[in-house]
Amino acid sequence: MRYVQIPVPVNSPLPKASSISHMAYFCSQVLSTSFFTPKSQIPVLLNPGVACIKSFHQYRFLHIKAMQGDKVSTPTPSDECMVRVPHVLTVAGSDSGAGAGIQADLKACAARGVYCSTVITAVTAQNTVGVQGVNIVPEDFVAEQLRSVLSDMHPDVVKTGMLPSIGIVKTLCQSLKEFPVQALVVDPVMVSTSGHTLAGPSILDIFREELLPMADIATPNLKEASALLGGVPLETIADMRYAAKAIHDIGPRNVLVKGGDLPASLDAVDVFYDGKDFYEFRSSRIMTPNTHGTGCTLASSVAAELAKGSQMLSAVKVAKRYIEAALSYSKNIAIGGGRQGPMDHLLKLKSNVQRRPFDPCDLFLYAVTDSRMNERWGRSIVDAVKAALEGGASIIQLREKEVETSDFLEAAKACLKICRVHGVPLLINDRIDVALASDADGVHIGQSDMPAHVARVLLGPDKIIGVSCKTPEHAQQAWIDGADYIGSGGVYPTNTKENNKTIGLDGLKTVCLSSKLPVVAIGGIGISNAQAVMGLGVPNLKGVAVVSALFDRECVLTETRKLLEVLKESTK
Ligand SMILES: Nc1ncnc2c1ncn2[C@@H]1O[C@H](COP(=O)(O)OP(=O)(O)OP(=O)(O)O)[C@@H](O)[C@H]1O
Ligand SMILES: Cc1ncc(CO)c(N)n1
Ligand SMILES: [Mg+2]
Repeated sequence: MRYVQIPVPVNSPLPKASSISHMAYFCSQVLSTSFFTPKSQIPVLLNPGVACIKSFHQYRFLHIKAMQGDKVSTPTPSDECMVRVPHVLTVAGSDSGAGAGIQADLKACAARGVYCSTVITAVTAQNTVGVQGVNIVPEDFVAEQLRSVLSDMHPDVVKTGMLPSIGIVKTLCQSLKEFPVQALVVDPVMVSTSGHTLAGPSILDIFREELLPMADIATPNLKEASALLGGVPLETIADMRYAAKAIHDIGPRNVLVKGGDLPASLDAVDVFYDGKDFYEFRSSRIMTPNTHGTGCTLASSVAAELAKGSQMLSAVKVAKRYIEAALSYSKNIAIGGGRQGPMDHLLKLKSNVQRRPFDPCDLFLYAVTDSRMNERWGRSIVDAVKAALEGGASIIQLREKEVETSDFLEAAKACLKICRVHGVPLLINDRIDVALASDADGVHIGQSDMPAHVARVLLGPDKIIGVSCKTPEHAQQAWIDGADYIGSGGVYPTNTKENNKTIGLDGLKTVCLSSKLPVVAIGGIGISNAQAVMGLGVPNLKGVAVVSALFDRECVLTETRKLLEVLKESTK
């Protein structure tokens, strides 16, 4: 028995085992992997039994059993079908408060889309007040962790943080000679921001003699730069330049002297030196107590960019931008009672998570706008949406076929503001770009628009995706592709959409029964027939979507209210 692995991004739902060809399409189109060649052989190659699913950073692998006796030229799992993920190994100390150290490195790498493995050199008892205790991991066990990771997982970049003993530094240098990596980022951690010693002055010689000369970049803060140079005071940007050059002379290929602690500096200025030129990286100084772990985060972000293949200068540039964004995002978070709080690395994910999750009941009274109707009645999109919301619409879709992109985007942003006030989701018809740019709650797509599984990859796991479906096959595909709901119709004839086949109540019922997804009925529905539609009584039919019945009328507010009453009546 063999296993064939198919990588599928974590954000997308699992395809059903029965749709192997879909998966092959997915691999070839979305991931640009050419595992299945020729494509036409796919159905006979594999026994469609999904054996297990492994998580592996961005991708999980569907392991599909290829049984003996299958008609094969069976493809064996080959390097060609595996997707390599950029990988940073951090060799650092654990911070129980999770603001700095190993925990900051893990979060920074995750936020930057890079896999991070961890070799722990010390366990600290630490919080927002300070460091209460340090327990150093025995040197031979650090060596064992290093061997485990380096011999098997082949990280692209190694980043170092707290290295609390001479023996640990020696072990690390030895391991790196045995298992060379693409780049070494050395953050010469010595003192915590609260003033606690994490690696004493006895470490300086081995840093200077062995570790720093191996480094592609060293990232000391002001105190560490000063210690490495025998205690010279560093108080100005000119001093930082001097330090960057002097540390470069010790051996690292590049030096970034971090100026987070530069006294009396309005901006947060870091000085970079590559042996030839100096560069100043400036960002505004964010007024926040939550700067614990900024150094670890910056060094990890540089390592993450290098692992992705960036040049050193652009890696530092991007890392600095990320630190500024993360600090700005975290400036008001309150964790712990001390003076040095942690920041929130996963800002992007967080902004998605805070969105109210999709509730199928949102589909109850689904209002879909139409620019021609608005024009006819002399209304703006925003006014139309406002009226529908006030009348009780439970979800809004902007379906604007004739509007210019920039006007559409402005309208979407304005509508989103009002929808948020009402706690109602806003979807965009067809235009994934407009949904992304306006940060709308999702999209509704038809059978000939962007394929839903591609839309899912583009929009991420949290946005709502609805798909128009006329048949059980469409509905099945929508499920596989990761849709959140189905729009099914036209239930009745309609003028809103040309050449639209009417599927009738029977067609609607067939689609509903063929899927577990919630369904909203659409097409020619209004006050006179909404009750008949909801009367179908299938549990996943959650509501009706209407265009003309609301927007091709003189008073949108009144029509919406009336329809809401009819719908409420029908569910009694
Ligand atoms: N308040 C701030 N606003 C903007 N950027 C800052 C701020 N504080 C620090 N930084 C930036 O964060 C990065 C880390 O610098 P910093 O000098 O604080 O390192 P560090 O002292 O090693 O950090 P830590 O020991 O807290 O992990 C630098 O790019 C610095 O410019
Ligand atoms: C474990 C650990 N590493 C690094 C730092 C420096 O921020 C810290 N405070 N704790
Ligand atoms: Mg600092």
